[in-house]
Amino acid sequence: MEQRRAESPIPADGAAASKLEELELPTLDLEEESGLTEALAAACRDLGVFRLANHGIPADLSDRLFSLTRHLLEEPDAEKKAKLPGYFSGTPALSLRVKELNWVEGFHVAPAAADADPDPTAADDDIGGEFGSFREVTAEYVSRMARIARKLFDAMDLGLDASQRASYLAEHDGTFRAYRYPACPAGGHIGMEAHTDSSVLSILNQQDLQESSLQVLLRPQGTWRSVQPVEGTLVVNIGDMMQAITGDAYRSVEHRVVPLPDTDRMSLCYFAFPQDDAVISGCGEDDGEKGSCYRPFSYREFREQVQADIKATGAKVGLARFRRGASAPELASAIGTEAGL
Ligand SMILES: O=C(O)CCC(=O)C(=O)O
Ligand SMILES: [Fe+2]
Repeated sequence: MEQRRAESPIPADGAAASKLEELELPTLDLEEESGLTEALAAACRDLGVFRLANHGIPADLSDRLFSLTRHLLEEPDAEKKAKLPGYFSGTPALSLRVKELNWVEGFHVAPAAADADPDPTAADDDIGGEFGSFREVTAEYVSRMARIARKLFDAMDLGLDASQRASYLAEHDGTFRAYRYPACPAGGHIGMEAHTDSSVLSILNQQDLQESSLQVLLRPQGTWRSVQPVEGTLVVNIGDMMQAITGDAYRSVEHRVVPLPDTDRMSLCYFAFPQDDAVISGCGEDDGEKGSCYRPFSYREFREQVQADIKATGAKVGLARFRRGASAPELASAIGTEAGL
């Protein structure tokens, strides 16, 4: 990624990621059949983010994907843009206009693209070959991530019926992104603006570094904490769709990425989504006569609303748009939440 003028000042409270207090996260064991449901309920209700151990992703699969991503991103910008489908730089998603230019580049692998046949128009040279390997390894990684997301979702035991369990988390609709946040010695950039994910669950594999780049906003204190990578574990966070499904019992987590001064940092992110036409009607405690705190909406409707809001205002409004009886001032104050997937 070519260096650019500082266009995106880091918020004052995040100026030095390393100086932020570290967030202590619970570590859940995916193999721990008894007690997983309770542990998930506690972690999701409390922070909405946790570490996952014994997740079954072989270390060499992650290493391979990190290394292929790194090699591909070392290519000159013009080559990456011309030859590598899904490559983006400067924002988390090509399709979304965000308020600030994020200090990040990477690959976006849309649902189904991960296991699609290779693109016949793809470059048939060294880069094309390496990209083919990246796609193959990504397909393997994504299918394992989909299984983890399914296992977690089912273990959550949210009181859903079989059809809701199937449509609220669609194994074939997961999205994958591999990111590189270049070192930013002079400061002045944010790697990814503060946002909540639109997903049901997001599963993050952080490069194992001494310093932390990922930050989570603590509720209700409103203070940022850093999330240190821990070797062999993944970080799972709740997204907006889980918040809607549970009627606010589990809330999506606001987070951001601040680039490191001396070293670049990579991450592999998997986002589990509902089926596009799945109507989220919630299972919140106030379900029943009054209904959930959100009006029923399909994931497609949510996704299109997010994109329309970002296009119109540069910001994601998100769930506030779907909350029953949200007043105009509540909606106005929600406009200001930053863009995210
Ligand atoms: O790279 C990371 O650590 C987080 C990325 C992220 O929050 C996202 O893609 O939504
Ligand atoms: Fe995110």
